[in-house]
Order: sequence, then structure tokens, then C-alpha cells
Amino acid sequence: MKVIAITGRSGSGKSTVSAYYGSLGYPVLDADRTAREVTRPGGPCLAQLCDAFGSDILLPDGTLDRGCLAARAFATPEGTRRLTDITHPAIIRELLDGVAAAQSTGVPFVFVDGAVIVGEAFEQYCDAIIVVTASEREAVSRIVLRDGISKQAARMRLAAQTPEDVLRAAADYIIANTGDGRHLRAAAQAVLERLLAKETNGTKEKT
Ligand SMILES: CC(C)(COP(=O)(O)OP(=O)(O)OC[C@H]1O[C@@H](n2cnc3c(N)ncnc32)[C@H](O)[C@@H]1O)[C@@H](O)C(=O)NCCC(=O)NCCS
Ligand SMILES: Nc1ncnc2c1ncn2[C@@H]1O[C@H](COP(=O)(O)OP(=O)(O)OP(=O)(O)O)[C@@H](O)[C@H]1O
Repeated sequence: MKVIAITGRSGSGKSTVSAYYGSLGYPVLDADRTAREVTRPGGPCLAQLCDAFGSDILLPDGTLDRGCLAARAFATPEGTRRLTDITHPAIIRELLDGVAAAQSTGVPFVFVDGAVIVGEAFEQYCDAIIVVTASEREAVSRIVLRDGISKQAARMRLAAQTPEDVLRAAADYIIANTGDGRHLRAAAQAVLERLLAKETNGTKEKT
């Protein structure tokens, strides 16, 4: 069984691609949801995060104040590194449990939807990387529509993310989400067919 990462910048459409593969019956693991699990009260990361960023990153009910942690961790590259170093070992353990569970069902692929995979430790567990791309303009308008934030806030979010050329350089497959939803599904289906063909004939291909 192959582990296939689906990554991309915010608003690129990776969750839409993941949902499409899920609708076809393939298992999809969501790294963002896993991150929420490992940072829940009683989870493996919350105490370490408090040690690193201050115990006032907790809300009065003991849950993580995500906005507060984001403001502190993303303020500097060192803070962002610290956040990743604390959370990713636990995220990876959970994801690998999910991979093992999928493997026992005999499917050819498990997909992992995650924004922070390229250049990080989980990349070594991936047999292939799908990068979903969209222009800045498209990503901004989709984020504005989905999250109800301003264009400026959407642009700031994108500015803090891994540049698209870095993601493209790591990609085995690129899905350019430049049209409507039907176009996106067709592009995702084409990549799936290439993955299945590669499984059948064992050839290595690169986009
Ligand atoms: C700091 C947290 C609580 C902020 O949560 P919040 O809901 O406010 O924002 P969200 O998760 O949507 O992230 C905001 C943006 O930051 C980026 N980001 C998140 N974590 C990281 C990271 N470790 N390194 C670089 N960028 C990151 C995301 O791509 C996203 O675009 C959260 O991002 C987190 O727990 N991050 C660490 C775990 C992680 O790496 N998650 C990404 C999935 S692997
Ligand atoms: N081709 C498209 N046409 C119109 N809307 C789209 C298209 N692709 C995605 N969307 C919409 O744009 C929004 C962003 O897509 P999606 O949530 O899949 O992106 P994402 O890469 O997972 O973003 P994030 O990392 O911010 O969660 C969603 O509301 C989705 O329904």
C-alpha cells in the first residue's frame, strides 16, 4: 500500500481533492484533525506547548486557545520550528497508526491531507506527493468566500505559507485547480489513474 500526500497552500483545494478520493472509497487521513487531537486537553502535546509558549495559551476551560498559540508560534521562524518539533512527532505517530489500519483493509492507497508535509518529517513516509495549486487570486477569493475573512487577511495567511515553487519542486503530481469543481474532479481523477497505472506497471513517473 502506498501513502500519498495531498498538500498545497491554503485555498488551493486540497480538502476538496481529499473529499473526492474519500467519496471513491479511499481512506483519507486529515493531518489538521490529527493536530487537533494531539493538542486536546490530556493529549500528548498540550503540556509541552504550555512550557514552550506560556500557560496562558490555554482558555479558562483548559482547551487550547488556537489563535493565541498561532500568534506566538508564528511570530518568529524559531517559534514556528518549536511548534512543529513539539506537535509533529505525535501527529506522525497518529497518522502512522491510521496508515497501519488502512493497510489491514487491503486498499492500494491511503491519502494524507496536510498543509505542512513538504520539508517536514512526515515527508519520508510518503510514497508520492500530490500538490494542489491555484493562483493567488483564486486562492484569496475561495478563502474569502469559505471563511468570511477579508481579502487582506487571506493574503496575509498565504504570505506566511510555504511558497508554491517549493511545493512544486517536491511534487510527484500537480493538480492545477484553475477551473470549476468539475475540472478539479477530472484533474484529481486523472492523477488517480496515473497512480493506479503506476501500481499496475511499476513505472516511476514525475509530473
Ligand atoms: C498553531 C495552531 C493551533 C493554530 O491553529 P489555527 O486553527 O489558528 O490555524 P490553522 O491550523 O488553520 O493554521 C494556520 C496556518 O498556519 C499553517 N501552519 C500550521 N501549523 C504549521 C506549522 N507547524 N508550520 C508552518 N505552518 C503551519 C497552516 O498551513 C495554516 O495555513 C495549529 O496550526 C497547530 O496546531 N499547528 C501545529 C500542528 C501542525 O503542523 N498542523 C498542520 C497540519 S500537519
Ligand atoms: N475549482 C473550484 N471552484 C470553486 N470553488 C472551489 C474550487 N476548489 C475549491 N473550491 C472551494 O474553495 C474553498 C477552498 O478549498 P479547500 O477547502 O479544498 O482548500 P484547502 O486547500 O483545503 O484550504 P485550507 O488549507 O485553507 O483548508 C472551499 O470552500 C472549496 O469548496
